[in-house]
Amino acid sequence: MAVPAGRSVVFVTGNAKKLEEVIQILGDKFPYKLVSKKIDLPEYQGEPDEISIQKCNEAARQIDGPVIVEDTCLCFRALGGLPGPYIKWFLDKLKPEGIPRLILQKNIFGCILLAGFEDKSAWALCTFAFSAGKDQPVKLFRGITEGCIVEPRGPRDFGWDPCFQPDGYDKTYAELPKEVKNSISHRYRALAAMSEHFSQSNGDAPQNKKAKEEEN
Ligand SMILES: O=P(O)(O)OP(=O)(O)OP(=O)(O)OC[C@H]1O[C@@H](n2cnc3c(O)ncnc32)[C@H](O)[C@@H]1O
Ligand SMILES: [Mg+2]
Repeated sequence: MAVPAGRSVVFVTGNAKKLEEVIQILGDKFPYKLVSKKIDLPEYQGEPDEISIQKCNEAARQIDGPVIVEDTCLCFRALGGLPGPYIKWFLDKLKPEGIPRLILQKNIFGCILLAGFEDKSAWALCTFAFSAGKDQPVKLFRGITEGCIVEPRGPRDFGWDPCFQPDGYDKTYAELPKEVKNSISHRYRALAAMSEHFSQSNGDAPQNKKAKEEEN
């Protein structure tokens, strides 16, 4: 599933911070020209894969050409993976301060887990979805980073970053330097999978086969 040589791919997102990270992470590693288009696609319901497929199909329909979309989930283990894809609405209403309240209770000793919840671990899941155009199959690329939910720390400029502390670090995503977040994040991992796929399929494209043969 390759993009015709010389074609650009449209990354459809309404989120400027996502776009910023995607550009920083990809650098010049992506074999196609990435063009961004700001459209607020519908927030679908369902499992993360289904949501990404629906989102990508809608983007491909609107753009009528090769598109990439991305959907991000924040999944609490104690809540069976919720809020997951619905984190946007939780964040919108509760703000970063309210996110840990879903499983953590504050008392005079600090923070304790709410009765009935076993852990404060969580994972961030990023799914990139690619379609070569309207009515074309959708290919998914996923990235997961494990961590835990903490009281918000650090700048508030990107979503739930202040409440998520990745495993192996004593800082939240928000406190970590951008380069560090971008080298371990859910988004980084999903983009690595996508870049690898496109580098390979690009390598198999007929126009590159000859060059490869000449190299050997
Ligand atoms: O137009 P799209 O690409 O859908 O952008 P969105 O902001 O609607 O994004 P999602 O539907 O994927 O919802 C994910 C929510 O999580 C937030 N988010 C996404 N990536 C994040 C990250 O790396 N760190 C913190 N918050 C993030 C984002 O701001 C949303 O509130
Ligand atoms: Mg969205």
